[in-house]
Amino acid sequence: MSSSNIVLGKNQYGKAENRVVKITRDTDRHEIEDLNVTSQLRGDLTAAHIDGDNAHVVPTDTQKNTVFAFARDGIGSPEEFLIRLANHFTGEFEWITGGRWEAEQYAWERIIANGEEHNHSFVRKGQEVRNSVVTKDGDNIYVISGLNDLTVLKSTQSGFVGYPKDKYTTLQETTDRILATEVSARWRYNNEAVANGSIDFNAVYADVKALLLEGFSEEYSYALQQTLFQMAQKVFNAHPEIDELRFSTPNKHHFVVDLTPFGLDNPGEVFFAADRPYGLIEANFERETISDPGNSWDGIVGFC
Ligand SMILES: O=c1[nH]c(=O)c2[nH]c(=O)[nH]c2[nH]1
Repeated sequence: MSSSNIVLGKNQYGKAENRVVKITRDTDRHEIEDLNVTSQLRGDLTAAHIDGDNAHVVPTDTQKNTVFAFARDGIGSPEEFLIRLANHFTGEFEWITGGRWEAEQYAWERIIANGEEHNHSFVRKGQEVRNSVVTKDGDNIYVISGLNDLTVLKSTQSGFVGYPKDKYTTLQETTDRILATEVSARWRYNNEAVANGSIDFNAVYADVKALLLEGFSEEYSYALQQTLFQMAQKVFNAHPEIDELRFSTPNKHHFVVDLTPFGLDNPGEVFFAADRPYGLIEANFERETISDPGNSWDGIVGFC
């Protein structure tokens, strides 16, 4: 049975992937901020979908222009920039009751020329990509920050033993292996801390990244699963303003190559770095008591 009565479900719209580069050039020593910003609005948009009435449709083109115009005042941090956009659109247009604003940030560092940091020449930093999602729903505002592609490896102090074995098990236990992964992590800030404006997002970002790296490297790893918990513990201990932390981490296997056909030994020095298949280890951690996440995780894919 089909019905001709169709009602509009969840919807949002806007301009995706506005690539905005801001150069601050008050002095000869320029600063660069490089973002990929997506703006999407939510609200009373039924007439637009059902009747073709665009009276409530703030054009995606206007959303794009607003992103670039706001960059004129500086970006500061992706989170602050997105919060500004969220407050602007919901304040300017009464039927826009919320939305979702997302950014990736690409890091640059100064080129070293003749032993000195250059004033206005930069080279892209190759480590991770920073990201943030701000969701506004009425008066509630949620901030999730994170990073992708933080590739890390420890060449010892990792093992994997004690797992169940059946007739399909061929994996040998080891107490000394390479552990390598590409960390994707997202953390959600406590709603109250977001609302009272007390968070220095850039400082917390730098510290969380440093703590994740410390957590990965410091202790012996019994499994990537346990290492994720050690990384999470570091972050939660240092940052009361963070309520939740999610990980998605491929276990990038490194297999010891058999060199005996060539009359050579291989005491854990030559490895085949397999790109697939890979273990995929995902885990979410949160405090026992957390602020309401609302719908803030919607649309954040790649985590469990
Ligand atoms: O750290 C690991 N976790 C696993 O779940 C797993 N499974 C596997 O085959 N090797 C590993 N390593």
